Order: sequence, then C-alpha cells, then structure tokens
Amino acid sequence: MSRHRTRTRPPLTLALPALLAVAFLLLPLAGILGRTEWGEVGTHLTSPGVVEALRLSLFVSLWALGLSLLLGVPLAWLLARVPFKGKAFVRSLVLLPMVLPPTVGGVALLLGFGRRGLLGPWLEGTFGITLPFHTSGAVVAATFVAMPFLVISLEGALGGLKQSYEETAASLGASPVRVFFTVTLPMVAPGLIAGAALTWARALGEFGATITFAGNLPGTTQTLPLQVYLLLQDEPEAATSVSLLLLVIAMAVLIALRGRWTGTPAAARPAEVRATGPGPASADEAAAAVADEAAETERTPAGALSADGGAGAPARAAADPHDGGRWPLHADVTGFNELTLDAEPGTTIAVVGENGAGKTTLLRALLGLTPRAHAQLRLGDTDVTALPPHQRQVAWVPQDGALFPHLSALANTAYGLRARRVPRAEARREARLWLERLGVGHLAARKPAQLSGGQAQRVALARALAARPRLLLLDEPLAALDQTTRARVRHTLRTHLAGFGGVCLIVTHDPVEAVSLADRVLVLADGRTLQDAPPTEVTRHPRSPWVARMLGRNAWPGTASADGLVLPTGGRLVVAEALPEGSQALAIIGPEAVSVHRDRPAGSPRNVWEGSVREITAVGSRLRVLVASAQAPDLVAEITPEAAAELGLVDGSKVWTSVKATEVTLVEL
Ligand SMILES: Nc1ncnc2c1ncn2[C@@H]1O[C@H](COP(=O)(O)OP(=O)(O)OP(=O)(O)O)[C@@H](O)[C@H]1O
Repeated sequence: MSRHRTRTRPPLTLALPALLAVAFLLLPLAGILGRTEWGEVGTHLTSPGVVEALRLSLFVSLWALGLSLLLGVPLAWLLARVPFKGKAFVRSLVLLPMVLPPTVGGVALLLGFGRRGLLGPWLEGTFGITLPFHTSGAVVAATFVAMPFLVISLEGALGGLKQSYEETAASLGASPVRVFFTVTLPMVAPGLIAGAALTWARALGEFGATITFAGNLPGTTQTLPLQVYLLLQDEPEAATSVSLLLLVIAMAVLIALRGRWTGTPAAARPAEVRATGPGPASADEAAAAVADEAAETERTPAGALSADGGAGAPARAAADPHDGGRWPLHADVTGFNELTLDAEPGTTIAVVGENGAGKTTLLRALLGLTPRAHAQLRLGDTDVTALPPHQRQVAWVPQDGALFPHLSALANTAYGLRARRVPRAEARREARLWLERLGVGHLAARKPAQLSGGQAQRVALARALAARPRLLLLDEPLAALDQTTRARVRHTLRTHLAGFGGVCLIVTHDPVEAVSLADRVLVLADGRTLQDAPPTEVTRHPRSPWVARMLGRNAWPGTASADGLVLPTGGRLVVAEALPEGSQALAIIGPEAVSVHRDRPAGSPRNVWEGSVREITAVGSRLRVLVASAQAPDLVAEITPEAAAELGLVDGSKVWTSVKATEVTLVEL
C-alpha cells in the first residue's frame, strides 16, 4: 500500500462545519489579541496585585502538580497493571473531575473537606488544618481538577508498554523497584511529562472549584484566574493583559507537547528487525550447516572473536568472562506443561514443537513468570523455586530481544551487572568485553533503534550472558535474521555457548538451529515431552510427523503389520525391519531415498506408487519434488537438477516413485 495519500478535495459538507469549528475556537482568542493594549501590557503585568496573584498561582499549581505526581503515578500504575474488581468504577472516579462543572467540584470539596464536611472537623481537630479560605484549600481544589490529566496520560503510556521489557529486566537480576525506576519510568517518560504538563496547565487555570471551596482572598487564595474575574469588573484592559498571559502559557504547553498527550510511549517501539522468511527446512541443510560451522570453529578458537566479529577486537576479548561455575539443571514442571528436565552443565537444549505446544509457557515457568505452569527448579546446588524472577539467575532473551530503547548497547549489556551491584566502571568494562566477543563492540554507543536486527540480537545475547546467569533461555533468538546473518550469529552463539557453564534452552522452529546448536532436542506436544534425544536420534527417529516434516523427512503414520505398515488410506509400505503387529507407528523416509521414474520401475523396490508432480522447489543445489498419489500420502523426493531435466519434470508430470524397504525406518509411537 502506498504511504502517500492522494490529495483529494474534502467534501464541502464536512469542510464547512470543520472550518466553522476552527473559527469558533479562534474568534475568542482573536478577541483577546485584538483588544489587548500592547503598550500597557508591561504595566498591567507588573502591578503588585497581578505579581502577587502570579506568585500564588505558580505556588498553587506546582503544589497541585507535586501532589498529583505523588498520588496519581501509583494510581495510574494500579489501573494499568493490576487487575482488580471495581476498576471501571475507579477509572470513572478519576475522570469525574474532568466532566464535573468545577463549581460542583468546589461544593463537593466543601462537603468532603470543609469545616462542616465529612473530613473537615477531623482535619481541624487533629492537625489544626482548615482548608477553606487557606492556600492549602486552593491547592486541594487545583489538584482535584488537574490530577485526572496525569492519571489518564500515564495509564495510557503504561498500558502501551510491552511487558517483556520489564520481565527481561527482572530476568537480568533487577528488583521490582529497580525495574520501575530504570525501565518503566524512563520508557513512559513522554507520557508522564505530557501528563504532568497538562496537569500543571490545568491547575494554573483553575477557577470554579477554587473560588467555591477556597474563596477569593488576595494573597491567600486569589490566583490569576480569580484575579482576571475581578479585574474584568474594574479594569477590563488589565483583565485582557492577564488573560493574554494565561493564554500564552497554555499555548506554550500545548505547542511543546505537540499532540504527545495521547500517551503512547515513543520509546516503546522495539528495535527495528529486518525480518525474513523462516530458515531452510531440510535435515541435509542442517547437516551442511553443522559441517560448515565445525570448519569455522576449527579456524576460530573458542572464546576468540567469531567469524563475523567485526574488525579490530582487542586481544583481551579472548579472555573468558564466564565466571567458571557449573550448574546442572533439574526441573519438575506442572500445570500446562507436565515434564521433568535434567541436564548437565553446558548442555544446550533445543525446544521444538508445533504452535501452542507450550514452549514459551515452559520458559516462563522456569522464569517464574506465569501462573499457568509451575517449575520446581534446581540450578546447581540451589533450589530457586521459591525465589522471585530477579533472584533466580535465569536470563531470558525474548523473541524481539527487548533491548531497552532508552539505553545504549553498552548500558543495556551492563544492566544485569549493575543490577547485581557491580560497580559502574567494572560493569561497563565487562559489558564492553561481551559486546566485543559477540562482534558488536564497535556499536557500544548506539541506541537499539540504530541497530539492525542481527546486531540487536547479538547485543541482547551479550546482555543475557553478561548477567552471569545459571540458566539461559533464548526464545527464537535467530528468527528475525536473514539467512546470511543467521548463519553467522548461529556460529557466534555456538562458540559462546560452548563456554557457558549453565544449561541453555533455545526455543526454535528452525531445524538447522535445532540440529546444529543443540546437544539435545526436546520435542513438546500439548505441554508434555514427546521426545528428548540428541539431534541425530531425533533426525533418524522422529517421534511425530510434525518433527519429521520440520526436519525435512517424509513421515507416514500407520499401523504396523507383519512386513511393514498399513496406511490409513489402505495402502501398504514394506519395510526391512518390522515392528510388533498392530502397534501405531511412523514410517520415516528421507527425501533423498525416494527415486522418481517416468515409467514403472522394474526390479527390486517393493514400494512403488504412481502419481503426479505437484510442486518443484529448489533447496540449495538440489530440487525437492512433491509427488501426490492416490495410493499413498504425499511424498517428497530430493533429486539433482540434472536428473529432473533428464526426466523432463514439470508441475503435473505423471511419474512413478519408489522407495527401497531398507530405506524406511519405522518408529513406534
Ligand atoms: N496467558 C494465557 N492464558 C491462557 N492460555 C494461554 C496463555 N498463553 C498461552 N496460552 C495457551 O497455552 C498454550 C501454549 O502456549 P505457548 O505460548 O506456550 O505455546 P508455544 O509452543 O510457545 O507456541 P508458539 O510456537 O506459537 O509460540 C496455547 O494453547 C496457548 O493458547
């Protein structure tokens, strides 16, 4: 869709009333400007009465702002974050002073806090405070009408803030208070500043509630708006000058905010990610990637700068900043996930499974961030089950990295160390070391918005590793990267995970990642373990059609018979090594084991089907041919482009496929 809208002439029926509305709003302002006696403005505004009222107005409005911040910030936080009964009522209560006529507000304040009001006698008896006819009364009146601006603006900003920022900060070791002051508050700052400015401007202009509740005593409660009202009777020119002053202040606030009062935190935008499609989907590619990376690893000593490390990393980057601890993992997870996980220090486990299988829920349970699943978790000798997320030493890299947008790459990376009270200089030095190890040392001063998707991911990883975790959780760490960057970062990741003394869980949908990065593949289905085995075992004997297909294999479920498998369609598959008859099984056929022929093949293969080519796709230097048949499920064959040309294969070609019985592996389900 084009980003440029064609300029169209607005329909007259809309344009006319809209213009009238603008004129309606503009005319009174023009009146003030037109009637101002410009030569006298200085005299009017410096008269003792006006100076006194201005001083009082500033005093009252700043106090009202202070009170609004003190009470309104927690209230906005409560409304945005905590589910509780009666929230709609509280929100209406907050908004009420905005729609209530201010004089009614003043009456209500009198009946609540006045001398004969509900709380007044107690305030007077206990503290000697009498609000009406006192400056404090003017402050209360201004706070009453102005605080809603702060609360709704901040609530909007907090609501728009993705919680993964705060959760990541907690996983890096920051206490809730630290998270609030170092992440939440800076990220909602635009909303907070806008709300505060509007609150102040509203308090400065308050009239009705103040005159009703606090009276109109010069020097005590007579603020500028009240003075304007008085001056209008005796000195209309002076009233115009003071009105002009208030108008200028109000306009200045609005112009400074430029519409930011909607409260959307500008900083909430995650670092731009250059997303591309999912990764290659064949086990061969995975194997090729492993081979490539093994070669790379040979050339790159562990701990040294990676292949993509960026030029000029200093030699000290080769020092190992891992603190040398070894933390085996034991987890019993209950709830949506029902599984037990044991892993030796240094194990990398790829967590795979269909959408909704419970991968993210498992990670969040280990972090202690979800009530949907509970993890009894032991890391090394420490049982961390009862500890809050920030004390578990479980670092989490969510899918989008969740780099704090208001901090530089360096400050992001140092965040976990600072949270653990490492002195600033040392934390920054160690953070720089990690950035260099991950090949992004030269980007230390950049903000996340100035990083590419790949760079941001590496910074996020550096940040997690720098926090000295005992368990590392990576949620699709490479999903957002293009193929080339993905291969590089994968290599970097492997190098650094090799030195990590804890367990690392990587959620992935990419078979290359699962096979090449992990020592074990944990396959989840409905929150439970379907398979937990080394990648080679999962590739050879996948225990679910989904995993098999994810790894690029053909997977046909069926019922074991004496010589092979009976397919649900009624067809048969002959295998060399049969399973006990009647058991449910999965036949795994590598696409390279499927032969494609133009005519029915003669000779040994017993599994022969007639079909037609439905799709031909290129995968690396080979072609994958999808053949549909009436007698068997769809079958993918992998052949060379030369073979395809010889056979004259195009979409729709009639072909025969065959698979030797020895090439089929049956896996009992
Ligand atoms: N907050 C929640 N409340 C209720 N159900 C939820 C919540 N979050 C997730 N679920 C459900 O729990 C199940 C597991 O979700 P989870 O996000 O862990 O799956 P996943 O394996 O990570 O999926 P994906 O690959 O799509 O990210 C899904 O059925 C999902 O709909």
